[in-house]
Amino acid sequence: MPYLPLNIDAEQRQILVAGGGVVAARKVRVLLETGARVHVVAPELVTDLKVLVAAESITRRIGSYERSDLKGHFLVVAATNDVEVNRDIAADARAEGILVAVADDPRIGDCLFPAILRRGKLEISISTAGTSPAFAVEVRNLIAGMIDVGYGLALDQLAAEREKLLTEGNGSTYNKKIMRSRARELIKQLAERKDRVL
Ligand SMILES: C[C@@]1(CC(=O)O)c2cc3[nH]c(cc4nc(cc5[nH]c(cc(n2)[C@H]1CCC(=O)O)[C@@](C)(CC(=O)O)[C@@H]5CCC(=O)O)C(CC(=O)O)=C4CCC(=O)O)c(CCC(=O)O)c3CC(=O)O
Ligand SMILES: NC(=O)C1=CN([C@@H]2O[C@H](COP(=O)(O)OP(=O)(O)OC[C@H]3O[C@@H](n4cnc5c(N)ncnc54)[C@H](O)[C@@H]3O)[C@@H](O)[C@H]2O)C=CC1
Repeated sequence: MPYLPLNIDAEQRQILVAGGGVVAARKVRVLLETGARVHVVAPELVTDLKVLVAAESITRRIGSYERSDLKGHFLVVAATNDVEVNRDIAADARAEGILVAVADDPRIGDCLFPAILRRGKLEISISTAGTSPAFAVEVRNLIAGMIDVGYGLALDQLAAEREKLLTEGNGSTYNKKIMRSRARELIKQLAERKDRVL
């Protein structure tokens, strides 16, 4: 079955990352960008994670994952290099009703990390349902060559226009017509520019 793409507001959410290797570090970086509160449990951390601990950007417990680590967390990322530990984390999280993403086996988790492209508030995420992350990265890079920072700026402009429009009480059919037409107009202008800033 296809995945359900949802954009989660992770700000101030408590998120557990089990594992302290390069994959865990990549997930932590993505999580911190969203304002999530990240706690890492691992016997060993790569330098990037040690730096984040020293800067108090994340908290950590030195040691192997234990079920009690899950307590109070909204999401857990199983990113150890031990297949069985990752499987146990997925099973424990399921039992506790906590969302889980599993770095080495997406199907036993609830969700996965897509390749992301951000241009201001515009967020584009690409997933291959775990079948080829490299393909997701390359598709993201292709889109990155088409959608430059101008799209983020145009979006800010459109958002301001929308906010004003919504206070005018014209009704949703009218608003939809105006907004869709303005969005098309701005996108046409963006596509016709010669000076893109990637
Ligand atoms: C299921 C998922 C789990 C999850 O992490 O949620 C997962 C799993 C696995 N990745 C593996 C390998 C690679 N992962 C990348 C890169 C990224 N992987 C990411 C996501 C995901 N990876 C989720 C699915 C996303 C989807 O739907 O496609 C990205 C997009 C986002 C992120 O990590 O935040 C990030 C790009 C970050 C960016 O550039 O923005 C590269 C490419 C590279 O490094 O250049 C390679 C090598 C090439 C290759 O294998 O394709 C392996 C095999 C390990 C092995 O060989 O042992 C597994 C395990 C398995 O498949 O079993
Ligand atoms: N999702 C993705 O994008 C990718 C996923 N992978 C998978 O991710 C996993 C991790 O990869 P790397 O970070 O490269 O591994 P790594 O070997 O660099 O790091 C593994 C980390 O797990 C920790 N660990 C081991 N046992 C643990 C336990 N019981 N509890 C808590 N922490 C424990 C280690 O101390 C270490 O910090 C691998 O299983 C790999 O197959 C690999 C590449 C990409």
